[in-house]
Amino acid sequence: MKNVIIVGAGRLGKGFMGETFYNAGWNITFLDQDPQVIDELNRNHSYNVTVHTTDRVFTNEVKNYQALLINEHAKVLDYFLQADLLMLPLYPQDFLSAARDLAFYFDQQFEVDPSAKKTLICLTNKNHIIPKITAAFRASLKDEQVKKWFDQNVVIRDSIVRRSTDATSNYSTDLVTTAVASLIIQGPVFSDFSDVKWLDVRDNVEMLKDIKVFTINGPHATTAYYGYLLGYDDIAKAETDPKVAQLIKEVHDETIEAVLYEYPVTRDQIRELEYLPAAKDEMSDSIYRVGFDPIRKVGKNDRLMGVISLCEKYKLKYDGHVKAVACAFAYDEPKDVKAQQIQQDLKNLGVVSTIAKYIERPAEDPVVQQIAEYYHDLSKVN
Ligand SMILES: NC(=O)c1ccc[n+]([C@@H]2O[C@H](COP(=O)([O-])OP(=O)(O)OC[C@H]3O[C@@H](n4cnc5c(N)ncnc54)[C@H](O)[C@@H]3O)[C@@H](O)[C@H]2O)c1
Ligand SMILES: O=P(O)(O)OC[C@@H](O)[C@@H](O)[C@H](O)[C@H](O)CO
Repeated sequence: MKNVIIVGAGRLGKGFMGETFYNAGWNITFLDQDPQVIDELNRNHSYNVTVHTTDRVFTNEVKNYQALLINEHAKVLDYFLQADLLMLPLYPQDFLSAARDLAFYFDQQFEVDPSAKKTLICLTNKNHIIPKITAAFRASLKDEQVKKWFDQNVVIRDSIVRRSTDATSNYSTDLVTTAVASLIIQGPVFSDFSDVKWLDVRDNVEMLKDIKVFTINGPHATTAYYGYLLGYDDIAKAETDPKVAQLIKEVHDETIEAVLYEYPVTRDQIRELEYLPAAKDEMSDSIYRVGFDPIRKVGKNDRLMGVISLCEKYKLKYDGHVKAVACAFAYDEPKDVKAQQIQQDLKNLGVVSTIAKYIERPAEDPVVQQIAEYYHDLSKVN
């Protein structure tokens, strides 16, 4: 039996990775840093995923896995030594701690069986972070000998996630997911997972990921922030609001134009990154999850500001994006710590300085001024 370690047993870890490897008959070990995530997985030794495909909706019970705390060295080690594949569905800021937590096992792997090769696949919506993640893993290793072994025997690869997976929280053992498109994985890899459905190794993943994050996640974030301001809590419902739909279209159209200027691709070539096939009975996906962490989402190269920069470069229109970013600054969801941090800054520093701080541009920058203008009068958004 083949072995996979899933580091991060939250929504995507359980609802996408766990469900996918379970269907392929792999032995799964979940690792998480949060004891409650592990306790919930071990409570009944199974969990449920409601899967929306293009033609049907069904519930899959996932079982026969191990769920362990990442720092339970004695219990985790054997599973780690046997696995040549690690999937890491983590938020970008959590890779540093994962690198530190996993260093013990890599040091041991070198001692026990240095002939082993390992593939680590990162699942985030943040592009161009693999060199940093690789450096963090390397830096955490015991000594130069292990680092040399790591350089030759371990690859850390990026991926493009085209599957939404939600639950009431990362603890939940009741998940919902949309299985309509594969996970695109940067090659080459050491591990053979050709028997696992929905995993697809490709070239050129850095460029494809930029295009996917801009074309899918930009409009998605727009839906969350504008939808929230109009009183919605669910993406599927917000999308049907004509005002939200109009802004989504504006953001999408601007994105496509910018992408076609910036990258050597045709409209036909990006179709699979631009839209996901429709699922039967669109799953309910919370605005809370999709809007989560507006600080990251208004960051300078992320899904919204990244497109504004391209539009400036090619002298294209970007008004829809300015409106979407203004909505992100007005997003004051009480449960979202990062949204609350922005709200505090808006009070303490003022609107222009706060926008300038988070989009990382000077206060006099025209984009800062335009976002501030919409922020002050959100009724002008549509
Ligand atoms: N859920 C989705 O639909 C979806 C879709 C595309 C991309 N993503 C990306 O996948 C990543 C994970 O998202 P999610 O929705 O599963 O989040 P989540 O919060 O549901 O799960 C993340 C899990 O990682 C755990 N974790 C954090 N640091 C850890 C560490 N050092 N070691 C072990 N476990 C650690 C947390 O305890 C949590 O259980 C994010 O980067 C997100 O942007 C998610
Ligand atoms: O995961 P985030 O926080 O970067 O973004 C939220 C959603 O846009 C995202 O998870 C999508 O559902 C996913 O990327 C599938 O397209």
